[in-house]
Amino acid sequence: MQIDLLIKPGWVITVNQTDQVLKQHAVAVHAGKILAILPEADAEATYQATKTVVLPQQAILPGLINAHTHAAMSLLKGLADDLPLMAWLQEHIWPAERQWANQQFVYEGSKLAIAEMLRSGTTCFNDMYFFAEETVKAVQESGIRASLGMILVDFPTTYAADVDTYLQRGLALREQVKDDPLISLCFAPHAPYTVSDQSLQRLQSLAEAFKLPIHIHMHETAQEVAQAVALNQERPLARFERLGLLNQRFLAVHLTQLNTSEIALLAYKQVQVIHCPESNLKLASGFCPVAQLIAAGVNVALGTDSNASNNDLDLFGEMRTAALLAKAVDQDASVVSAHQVLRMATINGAKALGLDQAIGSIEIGKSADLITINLGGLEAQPMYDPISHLVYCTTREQVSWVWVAGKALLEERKLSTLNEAELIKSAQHWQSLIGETAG
Ligand SMILES: CSC[C@H]1O[C@@H](n2cnc3c(O)ncnc32)[C@H](O)[C@@H]1O
Ligand SMILES: [Zn+2]
Repeated sequence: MQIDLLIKPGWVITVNQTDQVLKQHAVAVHAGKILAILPEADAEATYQATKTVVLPQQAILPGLINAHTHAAMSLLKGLADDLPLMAWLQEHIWPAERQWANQQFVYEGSKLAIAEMLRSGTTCFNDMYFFAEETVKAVQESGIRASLGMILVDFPTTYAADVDTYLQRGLALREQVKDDPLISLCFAPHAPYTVSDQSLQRLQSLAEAFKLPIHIHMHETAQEVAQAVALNQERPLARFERLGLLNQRFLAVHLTQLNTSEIALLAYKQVQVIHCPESNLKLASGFCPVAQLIAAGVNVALGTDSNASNNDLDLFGEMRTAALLAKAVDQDASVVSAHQVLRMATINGAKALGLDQAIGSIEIGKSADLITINLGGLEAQPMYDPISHLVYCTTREQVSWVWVAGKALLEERKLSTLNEAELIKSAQHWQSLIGETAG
């Protein structure tokens, strides 16, 4: 049988239900999908491939899923460091966005971010930012997969003057991407402190009608929760429960402030939790109780947040930080294993986005969103458990090949759809503009 692609790695890290790791197996890809995972000898006997990629020193795994970011903010990387969330946001980031975040900024910033993500093994990202129609263009040119936010805040920005306009622009985005199999959508109200009950209720009925997820920053800091209690005598999660927003299609990002009854509520409502450990550490926001959430049966996925609060879009780094931080927070080395963290960055991200039938693991019939990691170097020797290595000892420079829906977007570390030199030039252009006014 003639097929498009046959990949012969040293290890297949399936991230299936039993976390199976296969040796001397090949992955057969046809029409963008995983057709078979079978012993190499059987693959050779069965398939005639248009392209064969032989990688005996490499592991293949499902593409990583960045479940929370603001791609275009890559152009603000390093603009304001060493600050807590509210000073960072209100005194630096929002003023910069008011001045600079236009269509061109979002298009070029998103492309820069996508290039970094692809080179770090990310094949799908969940975004929340202004002018998402420009992110669409960057996504489509690059070939990556994305879930894009239809954003909402209760104040005017350069993107929209009022709530009606935010919603209209969101619905226009829906029209723009309706035929694109690689783009899905979320409603993306920014945070409990920037969106009113009335707006949330409008979003809730739209999300229900279109069966789309709602993606929001939530309980990011102790100050956010204390302020809500001082103003309304209600914690944000309780408010969202009262409004009927908590369910399986609700994606709560951060959640560094949770008591035991809130953890039980999240489990009961099957809310999706997106953990962004490096952003939480850098902004000193607090610690998400990941081990308790997992123990309660909550699905926890992983996000980088933006390059302006991280300051990279590297899920390999994020996996390592997530595993180490959880152990430190609980003072228990046994919590949040490498296997659990790899699931957070793959299948759990897919579940959070409602895409787990299509992506998140190497299984027959799923989309061929695949990455390979070079484990042949000195730093990777010896290797008793490849999954341990992927979390505790791999850096993004080891990412070698990346495919999305069977299309090679990174070949031996070279981007095939994006021009690196152009991206560097564009980033430096923005740096000279933004840096001049930032002083
Ligand atoms: C409405 S577009 C997204 C909006 O979110 C801002 N942002 C980026 N990171 C964070 C964060 O960690 N907490 C809260 N808000 C954040 C971004 O600058 C945009 O204004
Ligand atoms: Zn964020």
